[in-house]
Amino acid sequence: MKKQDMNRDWIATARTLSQALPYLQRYTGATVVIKLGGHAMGSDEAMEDFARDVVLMRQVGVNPVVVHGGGPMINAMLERLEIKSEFVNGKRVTDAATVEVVEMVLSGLVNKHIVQAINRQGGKSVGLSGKDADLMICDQTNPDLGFVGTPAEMNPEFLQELFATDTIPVIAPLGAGRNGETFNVNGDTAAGAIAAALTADRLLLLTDVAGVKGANGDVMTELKAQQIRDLTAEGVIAGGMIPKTETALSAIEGGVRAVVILDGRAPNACLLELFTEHGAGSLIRGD
Ligand SMILES: Nc1ncnc2c1ncn2[C@@H]1O[C@H](COP(=O)(O)OP(=O)(O)O)[C@@H](O)[C@H]1O
Ligand SMILES: CC(=O)N[C@@H](CCC(=O)OP(=O)(O)O)C(=O)O
Repeated sequence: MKKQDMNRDWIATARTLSQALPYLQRYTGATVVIKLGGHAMGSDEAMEDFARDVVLMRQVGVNPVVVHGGGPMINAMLERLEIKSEFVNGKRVTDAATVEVVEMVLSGLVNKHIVQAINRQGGKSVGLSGKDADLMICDQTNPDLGFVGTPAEMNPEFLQELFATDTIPVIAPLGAGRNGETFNVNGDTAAGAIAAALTADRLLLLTDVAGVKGANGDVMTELKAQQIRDLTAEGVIAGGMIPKTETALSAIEGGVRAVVILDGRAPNACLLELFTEHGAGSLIRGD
């Protein structure tokens, strides 16, 4: 590269930082819950980029909380162990053998992978599940689904204590049962419950599509609650998008300021959403 072009690059970098100032100021002290779906976890490089974004958020005074999924990783392990698995309305039917595998994969492999990626970027991250410090006590969702839980009691104070020491919590979506059971919780549901308990400023649901698509197939940049209800009734919002939009609505009702559904595979997806005018994905706010 010519010296003149190199100078131009550095000038562009400095300008980008300068333009980000109002956004950085807006989010100082804000709590941002980020749900990283199993389908949004790509290559090691993509994980490194995600981790760098999270560390940057912490560096500029945001309190980031990562809640992750890992459905495809659970499927792979269940297949290796020759355990059959099925989903009903987006939730895995979870028997005693399955919940053991879910906990091993989510709290072990997936959780530690994310924690290590964040720490390698200079963050201070700890891995938890809903069982740690009774972060998420659950009731059984429906006996037909087995050990699937619905969050009932949360411990946001524990997360606030971690924020005070600049610690980045990474949470696996498992819940503690009141009688010592382990509950498998849908990752979106867990992220929504944690965001509501913290009355978070933003809940970012990172997935493998650019946002919520309307009837014409285009991504809708902003969605109202009623539009979500209509699109779901029309079957335009379907499959894995249903738990996300349902989570968005209940999180807003629970006091979260805004929810964004966006493509976690896009480079710097979280930074683009929080710190630029451009924004990303579909924004859902109260009516
Ligand atoms: N209206 C819609 N807009 C966008 N995606 C939709 C819509 N309806 C259904 N989907 C599906 O929802 C999927 C996202 O859910 P899911 O695969 O469960 O994500 P994750 O693993 O990230 O939690 C998309 O890949 C898409 O196939
Ligand atoms: C009850 C239930 O379905 N739990 C999910 C938990 C993982 C998850 O939600 O993973 P994604 O975010 O990658 O889909 C499961 O067993 O697959």
